[in-house]
Amino acid sequence: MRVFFIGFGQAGGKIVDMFVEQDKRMQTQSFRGIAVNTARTDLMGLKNIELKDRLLIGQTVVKGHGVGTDNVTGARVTADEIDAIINAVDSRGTHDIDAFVIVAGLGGGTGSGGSPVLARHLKRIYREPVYAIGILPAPEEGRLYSYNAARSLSTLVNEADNTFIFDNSAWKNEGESVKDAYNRLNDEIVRRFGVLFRAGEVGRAGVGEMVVDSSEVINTLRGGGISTVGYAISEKISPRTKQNQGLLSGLVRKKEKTEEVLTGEDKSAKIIALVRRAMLGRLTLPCDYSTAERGLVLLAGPPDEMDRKGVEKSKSWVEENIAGVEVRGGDYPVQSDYVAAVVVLATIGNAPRITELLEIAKSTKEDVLKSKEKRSNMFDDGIEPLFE
Ligand SMILES: Nc1nc2c(ncn2[C@@H]2O[C@H](COP(=O)(O)OP(=O)(O)OP(=O)(O)O)[C@@H](O)[C@H]2O)c(=O)[nH]1
Repeated sequence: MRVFFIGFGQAGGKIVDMFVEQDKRMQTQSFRGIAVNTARTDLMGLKNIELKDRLLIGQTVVKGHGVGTDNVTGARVTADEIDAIINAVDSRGTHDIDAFVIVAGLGGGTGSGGSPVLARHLKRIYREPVYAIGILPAPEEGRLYSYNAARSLSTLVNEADNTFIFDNSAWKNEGESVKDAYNRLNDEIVRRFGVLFRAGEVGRAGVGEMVVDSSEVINTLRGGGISTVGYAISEKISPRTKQNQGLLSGLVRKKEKTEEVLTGEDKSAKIIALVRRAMLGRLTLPCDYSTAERGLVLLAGPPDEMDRKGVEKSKSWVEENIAGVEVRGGDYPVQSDYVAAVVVLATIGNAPRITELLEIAKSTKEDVLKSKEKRSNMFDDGIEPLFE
């Protein structure tokens, strides 16, 4: 599908910059992206989004220095300058896109406050669906970040057509700080969502067995709420297998003839195993997958590795394991030396991390109110101030 990415804040900008880089590298022209931020230096650090597509907002309020983890200010400056943001989107071109995707870290100020505001306006103006990829802060970042994320997320789910969550804390390694892990985590995000959002685009040539269309993705996400994504890749496809698939000269093929040839059954079993690994492995938001209302199974890889029966059986397996009965899917061919499987579990009903985040937010709010009540002021009584 053709996706218009908007990177909001520092995390969002960096990740969209990577989507744009991936698109350039793969020469697919599926993705375009702009970056919006209140901090000038964050925008200057981007490498692939064109300079004219980097928009600095809130200059009169924060002078290009960022909103400093204050998401109420982030929301306010976004609302104040929404026309400039929409102009930047329009001038990048929207006539051929299938969806908008807003990417932001939800624990900070700019992306956290701005994303729900932007989602509301995009939905009001355009017919295309508006999705979000929201990144949850790790608890070690502090309660303010969790509080911001909870407030942003509970607003965002009502504004966006569907919100994908990536939980930083579930993805960082033991003993590693979140900051040190950012590059690796961003790479994980771009790989997964790259396969998902490119669905139906590369395969238009019709080479794959069951070429998926962008409508499969859109229909899966129609229920709204929160979604999570699983991903797995096969082992590298060996040159020997390629030779058997006729990709090398007849001479070599003859020599290798007696060696392993994958039967339909083998291919099918490999696909099913890959899809199981994707769904049962680490999800972008770890959760109880059995509560998902809808599912999408996508396979991307060399056409010869695809197998209709394998995809069908995988879909049935996902269907048996989730709450709903709607599971879509298919494959699309890409030039690659491995097969990638993506499983989208859409509109999930239970994720412990979200519950935990909301609890932290509630107790933070209560503590803030209590500390306001308790706060004593040496100058409360008696002397009149010079002026009010
Ligand atoms: N995965 C990932 N998460 C990030 C990255 N940078 C920041 N984050 C997360 O996103 C949250 C918000 O950080 P930023 O994106 O820097 O914040 P911002 O939207 O620019 O807002 P302000 O800096 O407050 O104006 C952080 O608390 C982290 O949890 C990144 O490169 N990758």
